[in-house]
Amino acid sequence: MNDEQFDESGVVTAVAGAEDRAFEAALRPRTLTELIGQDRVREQLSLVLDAAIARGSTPDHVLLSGPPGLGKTTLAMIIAHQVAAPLRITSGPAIQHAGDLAAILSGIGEGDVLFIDEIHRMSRPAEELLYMAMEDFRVDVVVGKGPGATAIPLEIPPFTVVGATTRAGLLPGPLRDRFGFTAQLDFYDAADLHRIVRRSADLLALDLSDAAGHEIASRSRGTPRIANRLLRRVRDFAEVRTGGVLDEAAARAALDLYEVDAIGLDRLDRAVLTALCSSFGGGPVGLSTLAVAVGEERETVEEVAEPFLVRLGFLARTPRGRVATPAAWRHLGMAVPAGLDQLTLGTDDPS
Ligand SMILES: Nc1ncnc2c1ncn2[C@@H]1O[C@H](COP(=O)(O)OP(=O)(O)OP(=O)(O)O)[C@@H](O)[C@H]1O
Repeated sequence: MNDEQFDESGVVTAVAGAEDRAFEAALRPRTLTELIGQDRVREQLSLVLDAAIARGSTPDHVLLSGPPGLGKTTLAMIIAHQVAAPLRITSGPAIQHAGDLAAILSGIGEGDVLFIDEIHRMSRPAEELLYMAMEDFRVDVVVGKGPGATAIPLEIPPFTVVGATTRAGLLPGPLRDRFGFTAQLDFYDAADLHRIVRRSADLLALDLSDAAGHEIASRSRGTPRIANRLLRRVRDFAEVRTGGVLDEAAARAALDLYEVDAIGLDRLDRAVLTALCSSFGGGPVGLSTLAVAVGEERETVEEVAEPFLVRLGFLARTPRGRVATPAAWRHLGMAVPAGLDQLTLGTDDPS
């Protein structure tokens, strides 16, 4: 996720490194037509927006969920662009008190799109205020404490909330229910990622061979942000080592240098699998223990590494903890323990 800076009203601007920012801004699709992949989400969202535009009303609130880097921020920007409305950006961790949200809501104009990244990390009181605002376009702001407290009504013009979360399951039901349209973004397949890499290379006027584009796409963990980042590393490598030639050999050498393996696993992915197999005999092991073993936050392992490992069929979340599958052992080049092939891994349980 990007680093963020907050102004005094809690509105944030995402600020990754300066190079990152310039790069992402240049490559971000601006309309649904420019967006590659996620066909179903694109079609559904396009209907929601076109219908709202035809009626002359603000679009329904939209909830976007999925792992980092799949395009949630991009979609929020596209929504604002398509309905020609100003976009205001904030984030759950910046809204720790109901008053933080009230300050933001008091500055909302008619038709504005309010993007709340990591919406599952807002405080409970702020969540309650938000769902009232989403439903009634009006909230009561409580001023003061105890018997002297008074509620001041705040009318808010119709606006659209776009919430983004890596964990839709963490949102309380009443808040989730206020979103008229919910989209679950999925990892991109290699063909779509290849198109994204090709588009980025064209925008940057890079002479990238098709095979190099394919190599980058297949090592991008199904994630456009990673595809663009790897493209940047391959470009660096080509500029310094190959006299600017961006072919398959350059892509392979650059990606090997940056320790991205042939199927896109990065250092954290491999650390999780290695700890699971080498230190815990393949599991089951609890998420917190696994996180300590790889020296990472529990949330990072759960939200960044695990979804892709589960998607590849390398890791299973079972009621008793995380378990490495036979495919994980094989990928690490380790012998699959006897009997594991027959093991029933049980049901998905993220606890
Ligand atoms: N469908 C797509 N087509 C082309 N480029 C894309 C697409 N989706 C995302 N990108 C590119 O990937 C980068 C990351 O996208 P974005 O910031 O929207 O991800 P995100 O899901 O909001 O991530 P986070 O959860 O970390 O905020 C952007 O720079 C954008 O250019």
